[in-house]
Amino acid sequence: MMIPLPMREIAPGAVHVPGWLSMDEQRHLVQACRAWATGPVPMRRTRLPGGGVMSVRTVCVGWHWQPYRYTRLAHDVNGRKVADFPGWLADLGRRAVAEAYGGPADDYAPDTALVNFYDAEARMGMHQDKDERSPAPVVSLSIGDTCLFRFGNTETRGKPYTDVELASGDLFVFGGPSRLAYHGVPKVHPGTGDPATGLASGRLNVTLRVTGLR
Ligand SMILES: O=C(O)CCC(=O)C(=O)O
Ligand SMILES: [Fe+2]
Repeated sequence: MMIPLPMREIAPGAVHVPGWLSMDEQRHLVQACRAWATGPVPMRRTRLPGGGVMSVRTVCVGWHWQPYRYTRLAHDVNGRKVADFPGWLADLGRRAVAEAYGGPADDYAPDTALVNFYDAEARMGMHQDKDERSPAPVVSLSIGDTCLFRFGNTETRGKPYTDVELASGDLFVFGGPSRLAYHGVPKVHPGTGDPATGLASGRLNVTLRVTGLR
């Protein structure tokens, strides 16, 4: 018997599925992220064009993101080509979209993943994920410390928004009318993750996206 997971529609097209990843899947993702963090392009804090530096540490898979475009080569890090996007991660993305939207997602073909690591002080300001040319949904997977995730509207960085706690194993999918909604991470709650994931501290977030590039 399949026991349905509780899920909540935060906005049209934006769905939170708590506890979606099993502990084994979380462990596997942590291992994969640890390997990607070491190269070919190492995890680093992204420099912003205005001179600032992001507080999260990021490594990309499939396509490299730097503000505000995708490239195959990490020109702003070491010039190398990022790791290939693995088939198992695309499969996971399809399962995620199918689960969140309650229907098949066989045509969902993510080709980039942004892996973000948050220490206790890291934050992410309100922004839109708008450097992709495809309107396909973004799949977000969280592991480790719980965070406060703020999911807003498509017009402004401010209200109205909904505050959601994203815990280890949670899935969040945003697409359709919410694809370009502003969102951010105002706070991480240190010490709330289970070290059994392989992550002793901090928070890992992996977003799968379709760049629409080739
Ligand atoms: O860490 C999160 O939950 C969100 C990450 C995010 O918005 C992004 O990488 O664009
Ligand atoms: Fe984002």
